[in-house]
Amino acid sequence: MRLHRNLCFAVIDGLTLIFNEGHYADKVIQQLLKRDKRWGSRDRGFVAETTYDIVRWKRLYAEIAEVKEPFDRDNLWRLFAVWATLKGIKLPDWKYFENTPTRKIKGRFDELTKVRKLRESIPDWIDEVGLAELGEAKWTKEIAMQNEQAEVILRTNTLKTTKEDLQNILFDEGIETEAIKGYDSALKLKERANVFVTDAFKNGLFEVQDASSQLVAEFLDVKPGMKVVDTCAGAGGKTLHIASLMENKGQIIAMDIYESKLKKLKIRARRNGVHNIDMKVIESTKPIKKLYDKADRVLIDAPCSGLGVLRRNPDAKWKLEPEFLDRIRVTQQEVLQQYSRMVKPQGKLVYATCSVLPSENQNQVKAFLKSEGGANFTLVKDKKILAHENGYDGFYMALLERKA
Ligand SMILES: C[S@@+](CC[C@H](N)C(=O)[O-])C[C@H]1O[C@@H](n2cnc3c(N)ncnc32)[C@H](O)[C@@H]1O
Repeated sequence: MRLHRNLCFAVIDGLTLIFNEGHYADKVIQQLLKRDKRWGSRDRGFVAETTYDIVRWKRLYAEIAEVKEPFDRDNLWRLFAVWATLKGIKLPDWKYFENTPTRKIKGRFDELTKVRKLRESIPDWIDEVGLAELGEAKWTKEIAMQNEQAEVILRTNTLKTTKEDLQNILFDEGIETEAIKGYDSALKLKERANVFVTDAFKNGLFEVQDASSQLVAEFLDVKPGMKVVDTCAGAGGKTLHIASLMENKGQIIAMDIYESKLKKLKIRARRNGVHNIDMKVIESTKPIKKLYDKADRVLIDAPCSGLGVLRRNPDAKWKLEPEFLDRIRVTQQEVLQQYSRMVKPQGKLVYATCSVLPSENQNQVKAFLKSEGGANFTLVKDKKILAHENGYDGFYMALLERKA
């Protein structure tokens, strides 16, 4: 591979914003990719993937390069040189790479990667939490998998097409996909591509959604005509899936504490041809209380650490803090206690997270079932998904049923 100066500059500029100014990596990359209209898909892929790679491996590369935060531009070029050296890419004779100690880099890599938290490039505290909660064997495999690049998975919008038709339509647009056994609506891209520019996407034939995430709406066991509340709907990845499964019949109430997220859902719902969603911003307990005992189904796709989706959000490793994890566990129990009250007798509730930590998952459900608020519920089933076991994102989902 030959390195191109303007693409490498874009990566360094992106890293400055992400590491030194606290910007989100996905937003920065979106902006970077608009920089030069002449860039082809390879160029864009290089900028996006290299930036993500260096974000993902920040701790390891910084230890190898012997640089400390806040990184100045020279430091960022040193991280870049480590990335290129370890990838076996020949460094051009630019001034930024003068005196790069190629052999030393490889030697330090061999030495440092004997230690898990350095090899997997994670903060000490995340390594400690993962180890305490999952145990040595599982955590070691899981965190390694969480550092792999995630595949691109699509969810067919069955309101508009079938999986087989979508596969053919995408093929005609130059994108090859394959079905995934056990995931009814999922298609996996054979090669990475920007699917958002396709007509199929613009016409609402699919959404990008990880395979594990696609299991959540199915777990909720919805039927056309039901009244379903999606309490933490965000931009509505799962709301749209629920609407597909309900064949646009019945009522979905999508809630979130952020109006900005629900606005995105509105745009997506229009593209998807979904007509049965009412959106409500949670500004007080009023909209919740109004729905007490009324819903056939309630989904709580709870806010969480995101420790099951680091493959997609590698910068979360550096943004997460132990105090946030403590706070979010409290919120998780609160939303379970409060939102479960919307389930009607014999109705069902799914509690889900994109975390792999039992303290955010099964332990929350256990605590709920033991509490007064949970006394009316029974656990029907739950699913603990580890990325290293199934190849897709780490997730948890529990299906609870309300007795009379
Ligand atoms: C895991 S994300 C939801 C993802 C979304 N369901 C999807 O499938 O795309 C969790 C959401 O919960 C929202 N949230 C956080 N605290 C909340 C609360 N107390 N009540 C309702 N929503 C909350 C966040 O704004 C965020 O959008």
